Amino acid sequence: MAAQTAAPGVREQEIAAEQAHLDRVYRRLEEKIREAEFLVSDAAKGAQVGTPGALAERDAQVFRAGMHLSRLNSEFEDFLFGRIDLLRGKDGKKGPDGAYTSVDPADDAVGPDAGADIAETLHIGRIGVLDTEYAPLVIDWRAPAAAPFYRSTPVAPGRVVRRRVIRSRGRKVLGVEDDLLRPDLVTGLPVVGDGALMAALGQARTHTMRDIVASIQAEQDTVIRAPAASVTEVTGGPGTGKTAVALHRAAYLLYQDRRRYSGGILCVSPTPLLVAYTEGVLPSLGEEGQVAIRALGSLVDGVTADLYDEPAVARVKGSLRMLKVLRSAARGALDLGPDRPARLRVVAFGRRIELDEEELAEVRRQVLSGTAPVNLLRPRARRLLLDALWRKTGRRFDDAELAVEERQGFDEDVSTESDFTDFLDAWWPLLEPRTVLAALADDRRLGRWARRVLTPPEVRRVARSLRRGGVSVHDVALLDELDALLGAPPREKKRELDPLDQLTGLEELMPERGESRRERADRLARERTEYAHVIVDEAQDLTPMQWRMVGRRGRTATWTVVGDPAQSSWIDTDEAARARDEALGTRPRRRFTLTVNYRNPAEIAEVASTVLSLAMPGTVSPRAVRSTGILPRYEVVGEDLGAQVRAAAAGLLDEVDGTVGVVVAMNRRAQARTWLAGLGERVVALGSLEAKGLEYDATVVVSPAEIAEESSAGLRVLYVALTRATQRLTVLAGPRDLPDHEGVPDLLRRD
Ligand SMILES: Nc1ncnc2c1ncn2[C@@H]1O[C@H](COP(=O)(O)OP(=O)(O)OP(=O)(O)O)[C@@H](O)[C@H]1O
Repeated sequence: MAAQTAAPGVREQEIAAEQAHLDRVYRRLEEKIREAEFLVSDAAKGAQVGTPGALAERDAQVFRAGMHLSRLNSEFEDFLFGRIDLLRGKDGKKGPDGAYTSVDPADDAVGPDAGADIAETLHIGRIGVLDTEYAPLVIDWRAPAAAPFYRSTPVAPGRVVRRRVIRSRGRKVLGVEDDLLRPDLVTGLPVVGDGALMAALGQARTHTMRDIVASIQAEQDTVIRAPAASVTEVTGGPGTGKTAVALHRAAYLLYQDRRRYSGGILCVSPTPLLVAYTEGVLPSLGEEGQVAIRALGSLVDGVTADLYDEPAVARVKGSLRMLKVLRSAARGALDLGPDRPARLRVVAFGRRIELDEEELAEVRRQVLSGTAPVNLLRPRARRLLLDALWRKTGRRFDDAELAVEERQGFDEDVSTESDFTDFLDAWWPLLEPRTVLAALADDRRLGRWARRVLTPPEVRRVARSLRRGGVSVHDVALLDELDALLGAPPREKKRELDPLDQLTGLEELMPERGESRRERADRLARERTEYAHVIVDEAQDLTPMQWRMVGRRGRTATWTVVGDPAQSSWIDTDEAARARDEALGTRPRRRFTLTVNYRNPAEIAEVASTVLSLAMPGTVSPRAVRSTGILPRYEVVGEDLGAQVRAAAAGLLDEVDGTVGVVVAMNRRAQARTWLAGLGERVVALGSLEAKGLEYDATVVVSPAEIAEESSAGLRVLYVALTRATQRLTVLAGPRDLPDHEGVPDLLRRD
């Protein structure tokens, strides 16, 4: 892109000009904070008086002011980060943000001698700010007027002559970086270059992800602003910004239609580590509260999965075959109780009436002939039992009215008898998902429920995994399926939630509730079972059973699904694709591909692409956007693997300012933690499956062959492991790696 070196002193002048603008913005923000505080306290004074209409209006006003205050008070880093200088547009219409709406320049915007005037200058920031005359001081990055900041290119500049990225900290402007999109014009605009994107990419990483709002690239912007309707599917290799784009899209959707998305946005992540890593991005964009970021293992209320199943078990638990097993289990579990009654005896019309085992079995068959959830069939069970008992009385009435009356009396008498109610509780107990799942831990029982579905070795493995205590990530999808199969037992009805109550901003006004912003967001997320929009990150990893679980949370939602098939750790990708189709339904889909790798330097991307060609032959690697000149380092492991890993990690900690990730095969996780003990917080040990989505300044990948051999998706998991570093990579080769004389493992050699 065209950039020119500015004359001496110009850079300082330009920074000073931006500083003056930023000062103006902060003065205006302070005024607005004072206005909003006044509004809130004024409204609070009149809290108890007024007609219902006036009260509703006041609530809305307080809500708006509260939301505003919350945003204004947010500590934004780089509050103002962009500027575009534009030609006059085709028409003179202005949008609600005070900016001209025309995308194309007016026919006469450029004179015959290529001279042109700048008709409009827009500053882009995290939220929009108008001056007292309603002219835009800052345009919200999500507003239509901000789109050209991200979209314009020298080939299709539209009205943009110069795009500027402004770097600031707190209230101080530190630097500017310009792209001249119309170098052919004579406008007198100076151009200053600091390399803002490259500076951002080279920055040391911490354990939390940063937003990319100042440097969103055109192909990413198209996805972020794609219309919300239906399903947006995004694929792209490692480091192409899929996670970043998905989160910015959540913020964009809220900006576009806050009312609609007050129904909640759910963002599903594969691991708690990735949740922790990405959690800060939305607050930094001024959004939180309506977006629940949850790990697949935490989607079911009250359950947190902290175990991973071995691949053979995961493969069974994730497959749709489990659905059949769970259907049998949900019904079979009615007989789990220790005192399952063999007969029902009641007294009616002065004599004893009884249903024996066979008759009861027949009633049970009839009840279960419906497809309704088992717990919800209990009233039907009660009714059919009464029918069967009534038949046993042998009573017949010619008079229909009398018959009805007699029968009603009978039902009332019998169904309130403790013999009957105790029987019903034992014979049709209310079942909890956890009880039923625990019942699968018994080999014989599971064998019965899984007949002709699982093989005997599969039954043994699954049952064993359920006996070890604790819940695995894959168990969570089973629990959710059981919840749907069993149906929630009737609960006390929750207080109807006021929709205004669910919107961010009000909490600042209601401190007496004693609930922090985070606690409130968590509570709302728990109370919600369905969402208005569902974002699935690392979608390639969802098992069919997990797709069903996620699908239930977005039955009427619109979706954003991001992933990379080449990074899939799931084996039966066809079955998963079918389950995904079912979850997403027949809604039309818009597909996008991201092509540029912003994470890995070319030297590391090159090694990863060798593995990619083995893992998914024919797949194109994303193009690495930068190069560091530092090649990956290879070492052959000697006697003491632990000491060598520790030394490699310690060496990297000296070389980088930020984080170091040590990736090992899953069965070495615990071991690896002990190797790294005492090296400090900048370094973490990760099982291969936990590395998903994360990034570090430097990584140590321990024995590629061990990782690749973990499962039949192992090569793809290795590809993930090799693409985590932003600066340096060290690979340790064990005996299984068959290293060459330079220590390069067999799998990483480009022959
Ligand atoms: N436009 C951008 N400007 C600055 N940084 C960017 C940009 N796009 C992506 N990045 C950075 O690149 C890194 C990779 O982004 P992200 O994690 O979203 O990629 P991904 O496609 O989800 O990767 P993976 O498939 O490996 O999980 C992050 O550090 C992100 O901040």
